[in-house]
Amino acid sequence: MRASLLQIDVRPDEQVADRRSRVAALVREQAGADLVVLPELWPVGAFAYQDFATYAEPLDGPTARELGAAARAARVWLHAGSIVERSAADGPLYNTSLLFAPDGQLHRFYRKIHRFGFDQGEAAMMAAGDEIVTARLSGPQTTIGLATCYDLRFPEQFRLLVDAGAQLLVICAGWPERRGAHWSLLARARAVESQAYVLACGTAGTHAGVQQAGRSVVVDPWGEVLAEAGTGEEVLTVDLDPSRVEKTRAEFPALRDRVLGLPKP
Ligand SMILES: NC(=O)CCC(=O)C(=O)O
Repeated sequence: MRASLLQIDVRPDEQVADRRSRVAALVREQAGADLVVLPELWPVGAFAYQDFATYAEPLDGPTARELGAAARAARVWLHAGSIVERSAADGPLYNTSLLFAPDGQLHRFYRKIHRFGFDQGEAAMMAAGDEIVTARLSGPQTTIGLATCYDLRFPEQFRLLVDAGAQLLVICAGWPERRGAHWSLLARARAVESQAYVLACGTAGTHAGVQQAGRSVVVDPWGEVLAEAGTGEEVLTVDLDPSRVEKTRAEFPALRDRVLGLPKP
């Protein structure tokens, strides 16, 4: 299975519509991959709070239309990162990630559960999602579990994803450079404890005065880093073997030894 993580530079001097077209073209260039992943809130910028309301869009808005078409053109599963979703005319905003099937149809969406900002920024402006989301990918025959940025700090969410069958944990993010060491460490921790692949895709550049860490990373179920991006815009392509997840879980059955917090039989 081939995955490509597109670490997008969210440049403040680029119009949202221009970035959308540029990113859609980049997705179309990934034909041959099975799964393409984009970062969190790349159309507007994860820290550009002042622009959230202006660029909020529904699930069938401009980002979904343009990126769905790109997924169809490239015939890839596309985790299109997240958008600022406005669910209804006067409804709340959500930080919502979109998963498109290779036919370009929206297959699943995930509303970020843990909002960042400690009662400010995203945490004040957006409503929280409350559903764990997984999706079975035809073709690679594997199940992905979705999470967004700050979610990475909450291992209980990843336990629930594992219990729901996730073998690849796909995390879109806009993670600041200031806490870059946490990003790398937590991505590996989530892979080791979940005995799953982690595909964590962040943004590059600086927007709203917040320098982004970049360093998108793919970690295998044993915790080895298979590929890691630098800090600039980059396409990180990696070949994975999804069958390694069940092999790792069978050979070192730590998940089987769980005692606390197990799902009810
Ligand atoms: N956009 C985010 O969720 C940022 C998270 C973050 O900066 C952190 O967890 O640290």
